[in-house]
Amino acid sequence: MAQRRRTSGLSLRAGMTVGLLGGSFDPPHGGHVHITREALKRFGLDRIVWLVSPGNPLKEQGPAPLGRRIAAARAIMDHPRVIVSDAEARLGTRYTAQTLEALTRLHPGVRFVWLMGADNLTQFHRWEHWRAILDTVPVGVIARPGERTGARRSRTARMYRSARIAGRAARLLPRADAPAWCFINVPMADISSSAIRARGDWAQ
Ligand SMILES: Nc1ncnc2c1ncn2[C@@H]1O[C@H](COP(=O)(O)OP(=O)(O)OP(=O)(O)O)[C@@H](O)[C@H]1O
Ligand SMILES: O=C(O)c1ccc[n+]([C@@H]2O[C@H](COP(=O)([O-])O)[C@@H](O)[C@H]2O)c1
Repeated sequence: MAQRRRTSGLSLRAGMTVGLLGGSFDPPHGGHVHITREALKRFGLDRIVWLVSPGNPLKEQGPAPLGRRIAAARAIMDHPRVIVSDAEARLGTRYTAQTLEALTRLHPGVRFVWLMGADNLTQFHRWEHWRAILDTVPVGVIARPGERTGARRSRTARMYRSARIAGRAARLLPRADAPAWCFINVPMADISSSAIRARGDWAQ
């Protein structure tokens, strides 16, 4: 029987520079909006896609239903160059390495950049096939309160020291060959989904 061909649901043109901000968005908040606006400007990206994850492979407790998180994300992130997407659910991928393999295959010629907050750089070496991720796409890291030292000392930052692009040259990142990564210092927003959940403002 012929296998159904999966699509990402994303409409992207070859040559575009596209940031991918993966997250649980459980719930989405002003910190996500803030880093998205900063990343659009600082990395000079044509688009940013919010990849709303079916579930973070490192988190034990499942998030709120995907449809609810997507609807909340669309309500908070209203920008003509930002797309809120369920691509991982469509593609059936959970791990970032798998997602990137599928997206780069389905969208040849698109210059993807993986985006993440500094907290994720600190533990990046625990991700599945983390070195393959760094060898596939450039990575943009955005400052997050309390994470500067951990990120700077992280295994990834140390091992990939020579692949680092200075923050003042951030606009070069999307067209750099992997491995390449860049840490940008931005005005920081001390907001997290876990703090919002702890206040009971996003009941499951
Ligand atoms: N305030 C923030 N500043 C910088 N980066 C952030 C901020 N909030 C979220 N991010 C980044 O956005 C991405 C998606 O974050 P996520 O959806 O996990 O939200 P979170 O607030 O980190 O959630 P939780 O508190 O449950 O861990 C991650 O790369 C994370 O580092
Ligand atoms: O691939 C992995 O091993 C992996 C481990 C931890 C997190 N991630 C991805 O990192 C993004 C941020 O995750 P989270 O849960 O902190 O919002 C999201 O896209 C996850 O799928 C990916």
